[in-house]
Amino acid sequence: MSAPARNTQACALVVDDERDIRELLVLTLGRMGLKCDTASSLHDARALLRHNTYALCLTDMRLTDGSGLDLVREISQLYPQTPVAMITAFGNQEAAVGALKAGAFDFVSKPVDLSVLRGLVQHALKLGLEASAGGASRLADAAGPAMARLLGSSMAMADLRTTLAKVARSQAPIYIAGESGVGKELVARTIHDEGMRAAGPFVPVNCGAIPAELMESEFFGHKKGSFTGAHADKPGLFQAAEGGTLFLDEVAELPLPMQVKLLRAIQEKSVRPVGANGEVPVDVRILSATHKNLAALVEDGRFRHDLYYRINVIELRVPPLRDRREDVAQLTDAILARLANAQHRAKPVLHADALEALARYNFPGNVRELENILERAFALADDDGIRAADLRLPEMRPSAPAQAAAAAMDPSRIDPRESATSALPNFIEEIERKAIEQALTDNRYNKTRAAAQLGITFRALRYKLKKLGID
Ligand SMILES: Nc1ncnc2c1ncn2[C@@H]1O[C@H](COP(=O)(O)OP(=O)(O)OP(=O)(O)O)[C@@H](O)[C@H]1O
Repeated sequence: MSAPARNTQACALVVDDERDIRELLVLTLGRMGLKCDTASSLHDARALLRHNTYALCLTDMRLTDGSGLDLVREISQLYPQTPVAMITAFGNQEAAVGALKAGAFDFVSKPVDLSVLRGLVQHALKLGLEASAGGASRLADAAGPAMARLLGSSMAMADLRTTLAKVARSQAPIYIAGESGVGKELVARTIHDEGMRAAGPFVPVNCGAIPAELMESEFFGHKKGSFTGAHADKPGLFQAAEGGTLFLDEVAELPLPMQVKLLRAIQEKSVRPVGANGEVPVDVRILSATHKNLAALVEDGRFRHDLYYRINVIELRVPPLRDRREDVAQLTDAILARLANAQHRAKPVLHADALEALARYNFPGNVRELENILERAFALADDDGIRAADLRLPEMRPSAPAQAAAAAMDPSRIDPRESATSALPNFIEEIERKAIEQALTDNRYNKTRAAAQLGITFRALRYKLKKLGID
Protein backbone atom coordinates (compact mmCIF):
# COMPACT_ATOMS: atom_id res chain seq x y z
CA MET A 1 0.00 0.00 0.00
CA SER A 2 1.61 3.30 -1.00
CA ALA A 3 1.71 6.21 1.50
CA PRO A 4 -1.16 8.59 0.77
CA ALA A 5 0.05 11.95 -0.49
CA ARG A 6 -2.46 14.55 0.62
CA ASN A 7 -2.88 17.99 -0.84
CA THR A 8 -5.57 19.72 -2.90
CA GLN A 9 -4.66 17.79 -6.06
CA ALA A 10 -7.29 15.21 -7.11
CA CYS A 11 -6.29 11.72 -6.07
CA ALA A 12 -7.07 8.35 -7.65
CA LEU A 13 -6.97 4.90 -6.07
CA VAL A 14 -5.37 2.15 -8.16
CA VAL A 15 -6.02 -1.42 -7.03
CA ASP A 16 -4.12 -4.22 -8.78
CA ASP A 17 -1.99 -7.09 -7.56
CA GLU A 18 0.48 -6.75 -10.45
CA ARG A 19 3.13 -4.19 -9.72
CA ASP A 20 3.80 -3.45 -13.42
CA ILE A 21 0.17 -2.53 -14.04
CA ARG A 22 0.06 -0.35 -10.93
CA GLU A 23 3.14 1.51 -12.11
CA LEU A 24 1.78 1.98 -15.63
CA LEU A 25 -1.50 3.35 -14.28
CA VAL A 26 0.20 5.66 -11.77
CA LEU A 27 2.44 7.01 -14.53
CA THR A 28 -0.46 7.63 -16.94
CA LEU A 29 -2.70 9.20 -14.33
CA GLY A 30 0.22 11.27 -13.03
CA ARG A 31 0.68 12.71 -16.53
CA MET A 32 -2.97 13.75 -16.39
CA GLY A 33 -2.32 15.67 -13.19
CA LEU A 34 -3.69 13.08 -10.75
CA LYS A 35 -2.00 11.89 -7.59
CA CYS A 36 -2.37 8.17 -6.93
CA ASP A 37 -2.64 5.86 -3.97
CA THR A 38 -2.11 2.20 -4.74
CA ALA A 39 -3.28 -1.02 -3.15
CA SER A 40 -2.47 -4.58 -4.10
CA SER A 41 -5.37 -6.20 -2.24
CA LEU A 42 -8.97 -5.67 -1.23
CA HIS A 43 -7.90 -5.34 2.35
CA ASP A 44 -5.52 -2.46 1.63
CA ALA A 45 -8.00 -0.75 -0.69
CA ARG A 46 -10.68 -0.79 2.00
CA ALA A 47 -8.30 0.73 4.52
CA LEU A 48 -7.39 3.56 2.14
CA LEU A 49 -11.02 4.22 1.27
CA ARG A 50 -11.92 4.57 4.95
CA HIS A 51 -9.51 7.47 5.38
CA ASN A 52 -9.41 9.24 2.03
CA THR A 53 -11.71 10.65 -0.61
CA TYR A 54 -10.90 9.68 -4.18
CA ALA A 55 -11.78 11.35 -7.47
CA LEU A 56 -11.61 7.95 -9.15
CA CYS A 57 -10.89 4.29 -8.42
CA LEU A 58 -9.49 1.79 -10.93
CA THR A 59 -9.60 -1.78 -9.77
CA ASP A 60 -8.52 -5.08 -11.24
CA MET A 61 -11.06 -7.86 -11.40
CA ARG A 62 -9.00 -10.61 -9.75
CA LEU A 63 -7.27 -9.74 -6.51
CA THR A 64 -5.40 -12.05 -4.17
CA ASP A 65 -7.95 -11.78 -1.37
CA GLY A 66 -11.19 -11.55 -3.37
CA SER A 67 -12.98 -10.06 -6.35
CA GLY A 68 -12.73 -6.50 -7.58
CA LEU A 69 -16.49 -6.74 -8.13
CA ASP A 70 -17.00 -6.63 -4.36
CA LEU A 71 -14.95 -3.45 -4.23
CA VAL A 72 -17.05 -1.93 -7.03
CA ARG A 73 -20.23 -2.73 -5.07
CA GLU A 74 -18.84 -1.30 -1.83
CA ILE A 75 -17.64 1.91 -3.44
CA SER A 76 -20.98 2.42 -5.25
CA GLN A 77 -22.83 2.05 -1.98
CA LEU A 78 -20.50 3.58 0.61
CA TYR A 79 -18.61 6.19 -1.45
CA PRO A 80 -20.99 7.13 -4.26
CA GLN A 81 -19.02 10.31 -4.98
CA THR A 82 -16.13 8.14 -6.23
CA PRO A 83 -16.59 6.81 -9.78
CA VAL A 84 -15.10 3.34 -10.07
CA ALA A 85 -13.93 1.51 -13.20
CA MET A 86 -12.91 -2.11 -13.57
CA ILE A 87 -9.87 -3.49 -15.40
CA THR A 88 -10.93 -6.74 -17.07
CA ALA A 89 -9.17 -9.45 -19.04
CA PHE A 90 -9.28 -8.91 -22.80
CA GLY A 91 -12.52 -10.12 -24.38
CA ASN A 92 -14.14 -10.97 -21.06
CA GLN A 93 -17.49 -9.37 -21.85
CA GLU A 94 -19.13 -11.18 -18.94
CA ALA A 95 -16.81 -9.55 -16.42
CA ALA A 96 -17.30 -6.17 -18.06
CA VAL A 97 -21.07 -6.48 -17.88
CA GLY A 98 -20.85 -7.74 -14.29
CA ALA A 99 -18.80 -4.67 -13.36
CA LEU A 100 -21.24 -2.27 -14.97
CA LYS A 101 -24.16 -3.97 -13.29
CA ALA A 102 -22.39 -3.79 -9.92
CA GLY A 103 -22.12 -0.02 -10.35
CA ALA A 104 -18.87 0.61 -12.24
CA PHE A 105 -19.19 3.59 -14.56
CA ASP A 106 -16.95 1.95 -17.15
CA PHE A 107 -14.37 -0.76 -17.74
CA VAL A 108 -11.08 -1.03 -19.55
CA SER A 109 -9.65 -4.28 -20.85
CA LYS A 110 -6.08 -5.58 -20.59
CA PRO A 111 -3.68 -4.90 -22.19
CA VAL A 112 -4.67 -1.37 -21.23
CA ASP A 113 -4.93 0.94 -24.24
CA LEU A 114 -3.66 4.24 -22.86
CA SER A 115 -5.82 6.47 -25.04
CA VAL A 116 -8.91 4.55 -23.89
CA LEU A 117 -7.71 4.88 -20.30
CA ARG A 118 -7.24 8.63 -20.68
CA GLY A 119 -10.77 9.03 -22.07
CA LEU A 120 -12.12 7.00 -19.18
CA VAL A 121 -10.27 9.10 -16.60
CA GLN A 122 -11.58 12.32 -18.14
CA HIS A 123 -15.13 11.01 -17.92
CA ALA A 124 -14.58 9.94 -14.33
CA LEU A 125 -13.39 13.40 -13.39
CA LYS A 126 -16.45 14.94 -15.06
CA LEU A 127 -18.65 12.57 -13.04
CA GLY A 128 -16.88 13.58 -9.86
CA LEU A 129 -17.48 17.25 -10.64
CA GLU A 130 -21.18 16.53 -11.19
CA ALA A 131 -21.30 14.83 -7.82
CA SER A 132 -19.55 17.62 -5.96
CA ALA A 133 -21.77 20.19 -7.69
CA GLY A 134 -24.68 18.67 -5.78
CA GLY A 135 -25.36 15.54 -7.74
CA ALA A 136 -23.90 13.05 -5.26
CA SER A 137 -27.25 11.44 -4.68
CA ARG A 138 -27.61 11.23 -8.45
CA LEU A 139 -24.43 9.19 -8.56
CA ALA A 140 -25.78 7.04 -5.75
CA ASP A 141 -29.05 5.97 -7.31
CA ALA A 142 -29.18 8.16 -10.40
CA ALA A 143 -32.98 8.41 -10.53
CA GLY A 144 -33.00 11.77 -12.24
CA PRO A 145 -35.94 13.68 -13.72
CA ALA A 146 -35.66 12.10 -17.17
CA MET A 147 -36.49 8.74 -15.63
CA ALA A 148 -39.93 10.03 -14.66
CA ARG A 149 -40.95 10.07 -18.34
CA LEU A 150 -40.65 6.30 -18.45
CA LEU A 151 -44.02 5.41 -16.98
CA GLY A 152 -45.18 2.09 -15.60
CA SER A 153 -45.70 0.71 -12.12
CA SER A 154 -45.15 -2.94 -13.07
CA MET A 155 -42.24 -4.87 -11.59
CA ALA A 156 -40.78 -5.17 -15.07
CA MET A 157 -40.66 -1.38 -15.52
CA ALA A 158 -39.37 -0.81 -11.99
CA ASP A 159 -36.53 -3.28 -12.71
CA LEU A 160 -35.84 -1.59 -16.02
CA ARG A 161 -35.62 1.83 -14.36
CA THR A 162 -33.19 0.47 -11.73
CA THR A 163 -30.93 -1.01 -14.40
CA LEU A 164 -31.19 2.18 -16.47
CA ALA A 165 -30.06 4.28 -13.52
CA LYS A 166 -26.92 2.15 -13.31
CA VAL A 167 -26.08 1.89 -16.98
CA ALA A 168 -26.75 5.57 -17.65
CA ARG A 169 -23.59 6.41 -15.68
CA SER A 170 -21.38 4.10 -17.69
CA GLN A 171 -20.02 4.61 -21.17
CA ALA A 172 -20.81 1.07 -22.25
CA PRO A 173 -22.66 0.45 -25.50
CA ILE A 174 -26.18 -0.73 -24.80
CA TYR A 175 -28.43 -2.77 -27.01
CA ILE A 176 -32.15 -2.32 -26.41
CA ALA A 177 -34.35 -5.21 -27.51
CA GLY A 178 -38.12 -5.23 -27.69
CA GLU A 179 -41.09 -5.27 -29.99
CA SER A 180 -42.08 -2.32 -32.12
CA GLY A 181 -43.62 0.58 -30.21
CA VAL A 182 -42.58 -0.76 -26.83
CA GLY A 183 -40.52 2.30 -25.86
CA LYS A 184 -36.97 1.48 -27.03
CA GLU A 185 -36.23 5.00 -28.24
CA LEU A 186 -37.63 6.47 -25.04
CA VAL A 187 -35.32 4.15 -23.07
CA ALA A 188 -32.36 5.29 -25.18
CA ARG A 189 -33.23 8.96 -24.60
CA THR A 190 -33.54 8.32 -20.89
CA ILE A 191 -30.10 6.69 -20.76
CA HIS A 192 -28.68 9.73 -22.54
CA ASP A 193 -30.49 12.29 -20.41
CA GLU A 194 -29.58 10.55 -17.15
CA GLY A 195 -25.92 10.11 -18.02
CA MET A 196 -22.96 12.44 -18.12
CA ARG A 197 -23.45 13.11 -21.82
CA ALA A 198 -26.81 14.78 -21.18
CA ALA A 199 -25.44 18.20 -22.15
CA GLY A 200 -24.32 16.77 -25.51
CA PRO A 201 -26.56 15.87 -28.46
CA PHE A 202 -28.77 12.78 -28.69
CA VAL A 203 -28.83 11.76 -32.34
CA PRO A 204 -31.33 9.04 -33.27
CA VAL A 205 -30.87 7.42 -36.67
CA ASN A 206 -33.14 4.91 -38.31
CA CYS A 207 -30.74 2.54 -40.02
CA GLY A 208 -33.52 1.15 -42.22
CA ALA A 209 -34.42 4.56 -43.59
CA ILE A 210 -31.08 5.48 -45.20
CA PRO A 211 -30.59 4.33 -48.80
CA ALA A 212 -27.60 1.95 -48.96
CA GLU A 213 -25.68 4.13 -51.42
CA LEU A 214 -25.86 7.17 -49.10
CA MET A 215 -25.10 5.34 -45.89
CA GLU A 216 -21.37 5.97 -45.64
CA SER A 217 -21.77 9.66 -46.30
CA GLU A 218 -24.70 9.94 -43.87
CA PHE A 219 -22.76 8.27 -41.05
CA PHE A 220 -19.28 9.68 -41.63
CA GLY A 221 -19.89 12.83 -43.71
CA HIS A 222 -18.27 13.74 -47.02
CA LYS A 223 -15.93 16.25 -48.62
CA LYS A 224 -17.08 18.66 -51.29
CA GLY A 225 -16.82 17.09 -54.76
CA SER A 226 -16.34 13.54 -53.47
CA PHE A 227 -19.35 12.39 -55.54
CA THR A 228 -21.97 13.92 -57.83
CA GLY A 229 -24.17 16.11 -55.70
CA ALA A 230 -21.60 16.68 -52.93
CA HIS A 231 -21.65 20.47 -53.32
CA ALA A 232 -20.11 21.23 -49.94
CA ASP A 233 -18.37 19.49 -47.03
CA LYS A 234 -20.98 17.79 -44.88
CA PRO A 235 -20.47 16.33 -41.42
CA GLY A 236 -22.00 12.92 -40.75
CA LEU A 237 -24.13 11.55 -37.94
CA PHE A 238 -21.06 10.61 -35.88
CA GLN A 239 -19.80 14.19 -35.97
CA ALA A 240 -23.32 15.46 -35.17
CA ALA A 241 -23.35 13.27 -32.05
CA GLU A 242 -19.90 14.46 -30.86
CA GLY A 243 -19.80 14.52 -27.06
CA GLY A 244 -23.22 12.86 -26.93
CA THR A 245 -25.02 9.71 -27.98
CA LEU A 246 -25.68 8.10 -31.35
CA PHE A 247 -28.80 5.92 -31.23
CA LEU A 248 -28.80 3.30 -33.99
CA ASP A 249 -32.45 2.37 -34.29
CA GLU A 250 -33.35 -0.70 -36.36
CA VAL A 251 -29.68 -1.62 -36.36
CA ALA A 252 -30.51 -5.00 -37.93
CA GLU A 253 -31.23 -3.17 -41.19
CA LEU A 254 -27.59 -2.16 -41.72
CA PRO A 255 -26.18 -3.79 -44.86
CA LEU A 256 -23.16 -6.04 -44.17
CA PRO A 257 -20.54 -3.76 -45.82
CA MET A 258 -21.74 -0.87 -43.66
CA GLN A 259 -21.55 -3.07 -40.56
CA VAL A 260 -17.80 -3.49 -41.19
CA LYS A 261 -17.28 0.27 -41.48
CA LEU A 262 -19.37 0.98 -38.42
CA LEU A 263 -17.45 -1.54 -36.34
CA ARG A 264 -14.21 0.10 -37.36
CA ALA A 265 -15.49 3.57 -36.44
CA ILE A 266 -16.64 2.34 -33.03
CA GLN A 267 -13.37 0.54 -32.33
CA GLU A 268 -11.05 3.27 -33.57
CA LYS A 269 -13.20 6.08 -32.18
CA SER A 270 -12.62 7.93 -35.43
CA VAL A 271 -14.28 8.24 -38.84
CA ARG A 272 -13.10 9.01 -42.33
CA PRO A 273 -15.51 11.25 -44.28
CA VAL A 274 -16.10 10.12 -47.89
CA GLY A 275 -13.39 11.73 -50.05
CA ALA A 276 -11.25 12.78 -47.08
CA ASN A 277 -7.60 11.85 -46.67
CA GLY A 278 -7.54 11.58 -42.92
CA GLU A 279 -9.55 10.36 -39.97
CA VAL A 280 -11.59 12.60 -37.67
CA PRO A 281 -11.62 11.56 -33.99
CA VAL A 282 -15.11 11.18 -32.50
CA ASP A 283 -16.29 10.85 -28.92
CA VAL A 284 -19.69 9.19 -29.15
CA ARG A 285 -21.58 6.70 -27.02
CA ILE A 286 -23.39 4.07 -29.07
CA LEU A 287 -26.86 2.85 -28.15
CA SER A 288 -28.72 0.57 -30.52
CA ALA A 289 -32.07 -1.15 -30.87
CA THR A 290 -34.13 -3.38 -33.09
CA HIS A 291 -37.43 -5.19 -32.85
CA LYS A 292 -35.81 -8.16 -34.59
CA ASN A 293 -33.97 -11.04 -32.97
CA LEU A 294 -30.40 -9.85 -33.51
CA ALA A 295 -28.81 -12.98 -32.04
CA ALA A 296 -30.73 -15.08 -34.58
CA LEU A 297 -29.57 -12.81 -37.41
CA VAL A 298 -25.99 -13.31 -36.22
CA GLU A 299 -26.50 -17.08 -36.36
CA ASP A 300 -27.87 -16.76 -39.90
CA GLY A 301 -24.83 -14.73 -40.94
CA ARG A 302 -26.95 -11.66 -41.66
CA PHE A 303 -25.43 -9.58 -38.86
CA ARG A 304 -21.73 -9.59 -38.09
CA HIS A 305 -20.95 -11.24 -34.78
CA ASP A 306 -18.04 -8.87 -34.06
CA LEU A 307 -20.31 -5.82 -34.38
CA TYR A 308 -22.97 -7.62 -32.33
CA TYR A 309 -20.55 -8.14 -29.42
CA ARG A 310 -19.32 -4.59 -29.72
CA ILE A 311 -22.73 -2.92 -29.50
CA ASN A 312 -24.23 -5.46 -27.12
CA VAL A 313 -22.06 -5.06 -24.02
CA ILE A 314 -25.25 -4.66 -22.04
CA GLU A 315 -28.62 -5.81 -23.30
CA LEU A 316 -31.82 -4.26 -22.01
CA ARG A 317 -35.10 -5.88 -22.86
CA VAL A 318 -38.24 -3.78 -22.85
CA PRO A 319 -41.16 -6.14 -22.27
CA PRO A 320 -44.27 -5.96 -24.47
CA LEU A 321 -47.21 -4.09 -23.00
CA ARG A 322 -49.37 -7.25 -22.86
CA ASP A 323 -46.86 -8.70 -20.36
CA ARG A 324 -47.26 -5.71 -18.03
CA ARG A 325 -50.94 -4.95 -18.24
CA GLU A 326 -50.83 -3.18 -14.88
CA ASP A 327 -49.08 -0.31 -16.72
CA VAL A 328 -52.00 0.29 -19.10
CA ALA A 329 -54.05 2.41 -16.66
CA GLN A 330 -51.16 4.74 -15.79
CA LEU A 331 -50.08 5.10 -19.41
CA THR A 332 -53.68 5.76 -20.49
CA ASP A 333 -54.08 8.44 -17.87
CA ALA A 334 -50.82 10.16 -18.85
CA ILE A 335 -51.56 9.98 -22.60
CA LEU A 336 -55.07 11.42 -22.16
CA ALA A 337 -53.67 14.20 -19.97
CA ARG A 338 -51.07 15.00 -22.62
CA LEU A 339 -53.64 15.02 -25.44
CA ALA A 340 -56.01 17.23 -23.44
CA ASN A 341 -53.22 19.61 -22.57
CA ALA A 342 -52.01 19.88 -26.18
CA GLN A 343 -55.52 20.65 -27.42
CA HIS A 344 -56.54 22.87 -24.50
CA ARG A 345 -59.44 20.57 -23.70
CA ALA A 346 -60.52 18.98 -20.46
CA LYS A 347 -59.23 15.47 -19.86
CA PRO A 348 -62.04 13.09 -20.85
CA VAL A 349 -63.49 10.57 -18.43
CA LEU A 350 -62.56 7.01 -19.31
CA HIS A 351 -65.56 4.84 -18.47
CA ALA A 352 -65.07 1.50 -16.73
CA ASP A 353 -66.03 -0.52 -19.82
CA ALA A 354 -63.30 1.27 -21.82
CA LEU A 355 -60.67 0.62 -19.18
CA GLU A 356 -61.73 -3.02 -19.05
CA ALA A 357 -61.49 -3.34 -22.82
CA LEU A 358 -58.00 -1.83 -22.75
CA ALA A 359 -56.97 -4.12 -19.91
CA ARG A 360 -58.03 -7.15 -21.98
CA TYR A 361 -56.52 -6.03 -25.28
CA ASN A 362 -53.22 -7.47 -26.49
CA PHE A 363 -51.54 -4.36 -27.94
CA PRO A 364 -49.49 -5.92 -30.73
CA GLY A 365 -48.26 -2.38 -31.47
CA ASN A 366 -47.52 -1.79 -27.76
CA VAL A 367 -47.46 1.71 -26.24
CA ARG A 368 -47.50 3.42 -29.62
CA GLU A 369 -50.70 1.59 -30.47
CA LEU A 370 -52.23 2.62 -27.15
CA GLU A 371 -51.35 6.23 -28.02
CA ASN A 372 -53.00 5.89 -31.44
CA ILE A 373 -56.13 4.27 -30.03
CA LEU A 374 -56.52 7.01 -27.43
CA GLU A 375 -55.78 9.79 -29.89
CA ARG A 376 -58.52 8.52 -32.17
CA ALA A 377 -60.96 8.04 -29.28
CA PHE A 378 -60.11 11.48 -27.91
CA ALA A 379 -60.79 13.11 -31.27
CA LEU A 380 -64.20 11.44 -31.42
CA ALA A 381 -65.10 11.74 -27.73
CA ASP A 382 -67.92 14.05 -26.68
CA ASP A 383 -68.52 15.50 -23.22
CA ASP A 384 -69.73 12.15 -22.05
CA GLY A 385 -66.17 10.76 -22.09
CA ILE A 386 -64.71 7.66 -23.71
CA ARG A 387 -66.58 4.34 -23.77
CA ALA A 388 -65.35 0.94 -24.96
CA ALA A 389 -66.98 1.36 -28.37
CA ASP A 390 -65.10 4.65 -28.93
CA LEU A 391 -61.80 2.79 -28.71
CA ARG A 392 -62.58 0.80 -31.86
CA LEU A 393 -60.26 -1.97 -30.85
CA PRO A 394 -59.63 -4.38 -33.69
CA GLU A 395 -60.83 -7.87 -32.95
CA MET A 396 -57.47 -9.51 -32.76
CA ARG A 397 -56.25 -12.82 -31.64
CA PRO A 398 -53.27 -12.71 -29.27
CA SER A 399 -50.48 -12.20 -31.73
CA ALA A 400 -46.98 -10.95 -32.37
CA PRO A 401 -46.66 -7.50 -33.98
CA ALA A 402 -45.72 -8.76 -37.41
CA GLN A 403 -48.84 -10.90 -37.39
CA ALA A 404 -50.93 -8.04 -36.14
CA ALA A 405 -51.13 -6.09 -39.35
CA ALA A 406 -51.88 -9.27 -41.23
CA ALA A 407 -54.51 -10.24 -38.67
CA ALA A 408 -56.23 -6.88 -39.04
CA MET A 409 -56.82 -7.70 -42.65
CA ASP A 410 -57.19 -11.43 -42.24
CA PRO A 411 -57.14 -12.94 -45.76
CA SER A 412 -59.82 -15.37 -44.73
CA ARG A 413 -62.12 -12.37 -44.34
CA ILE A 414 -61.44 -11.11 -47.85
CA ASP A 415 -63.52 -12.80 -50.51
CA PRO A 416 -61.55 -13.14 -53.75
CA ARG A 417 -64.81 -12.82 -55.68
CA GLU A 418 -65.38 -9.41 -54.12
CA SER A 419 -61.95 -8.11 -54.99
CA ALA A 420 -61.37 -6.23 -58.23
CA THR A 421 -60.63 -9.49 -60.01
CA SER A 422 -60.40 -13.06 -58.92
CA ALA A 423 -56.96 -13.49 -60.48
CA LEU A 424 -54.58 -14.64 -57.74
CA PRO A 425 -51.87 -11.96 -58.18
CA ASN A 426 -54.45 -9.20 -57.90
CA PHE A 427 -56.05 -10.84 -54.92
CA ILE A 428 -52.67 -10.98 -53.15
CA GLU A 429 -51.96 -7.38 -54.12
CA GLU A 430 -55.26 -6.40 -52.56
CA ILE A 431 -54.28 -8.03 -49.29
CA GLU A 432 -50.87 -6.36 -49.41
CA ARG A 433 -52.45 -2.99 -50.10
CA LYS A 434 -54.85 -3.34 -47.17
CA ALA A 435 -52.06 -4.46 -44.84
CA ILE A 436 -49.90 -1.51 -45.86
CA GLU A 437 -52.72 1.02 -45.63
CA GLN A 438 -53.67 -0.29 -42.21
CA ALA A 439 -50.06 -0.09 -40.99
CA LEU A 440 -49.76 3.47 -42.33
CA THR A 441 -52.95 4.51 -40.53
CA ASP A 442 -51.85 2.81 -37.31
CA ASN A 443 -48.56 4.69 -37.47
CA ARG A 444 -49.89 8.05 -38.47
CA TYR A 445 -48.33 7.69 -41.90
CA ASN A 446 -44.85 7.29 -40.45
CA LYS A 447 -43.38 4.96 -43.06
CA THR A 448 -40.48 3.85 -40.92
CA ARG A 449 -42.77 2.73 -38.15
CA ALA A 450 -45.29 1.24 -40.59
CA ALA A 451 -42.47 -0.85 -42.10
CA ALA A 452 -41.46 -2.00 -38.62
CA GLN A 453 -45.05 -3.02 -37.82
CA LEU A 454 -45.26 -4.95 -41.08
CA GLY A 455 -41.95 -6.65 -40.36
CA ILE A 456 -40.34 -5.41 -43.59
CA THR A 457 -37.51 -2.97 -44.21
CA PHE A 458 -38.11 0.68 -44.97
CA ARG A 459 -36.69 0.11 -48.44
CA ALA A 460 -39.07 -2.78 -49.05
CA LEU A 461 -42.01 -0.62 -47.99
CA ARG A 462 -40.93 2.20 -50.28
CA TYR A 463 -40.74 -0.24 -53.14
CA LYS A 464 -44.18 -1.65 -52.43
CA LEU A 465 -45.76 1.82 -52.10
CA LYS A 466 -44.43 2.69 -55.51
CA LYS A 467 -45.51 -0.61 -57.01
CA LEU A 468 -49.02 -0.39 -55.59
CA GLY A 469 -49.29 3.31 -56.42
CA ILE A 470 -50.07 4.27 -52.83
CA ASP A 471 -49.35 7.94 -52.22
N1 LIG B 1 -42.94 3.50 -20.50
C1 LIG B 1 -43.41 4.50 -21.25
N2 LIG B 1 -43.90 5.62 -20.66
C2 LIG B 1 -44.38 6.64 -21.39
N3 LIG B 1 -44.43 6.64 -22.74
C3 LIG B 1 -43.97 5.56 -23.39
C4 LIG B 1 -43.44 4.44 -22.68
N4 LIG B 1 -43.03 3.53 -23.57
C5 LIG B 1 -43.29 4.04 -24.80
N5 LIG B 1 -43.85 5.26 -24.68
C6 LIG B 1 -44.28 6.11 -25.82
O1 LIG B 1 -44.73 5.24 -26.87
C7 LIG B 1 -44.31 5.72 -28.14
C8 LIG B 1 -43.46 4.67 -28.81
O2 LIG B 1 -42.22 4.56 -28.11
P1 LIG B 1 -40.82 4.43 -28.87
O3 LIG B 1 -40.80 5.22 -30.13
O4 LIG B 1 -39.75 4.68 -27.86
O5 LIG B 1 -40.90 2.87 -29.24
P2 LIG B 1 -39.86 1.98 -30.04
O6 LIG B 1 -39.80 0.68 -29.32
O7 LIG B 1 -38.59 2.72 -30.25
O8 LIG B 1 -40.61 1.78 -31.44
P3 LIG B 1 -40.00 1.26 -32.86
O9 LIG B 1 -39.52 -0.14 -32.63
O10 LIG B 1 -41.17 1.27 -33.75
O11 LIG B 1 -38.92 2.21 -33.24
C9 LIG B 1 -43.57 7.02 -27.91
O12 LIG B 1 -44.46 8.10 -28.07
C10 LIG B 1 -43.13 6.91 -26.43
O13 LIG B 1 -42.99 8.17 -25.85
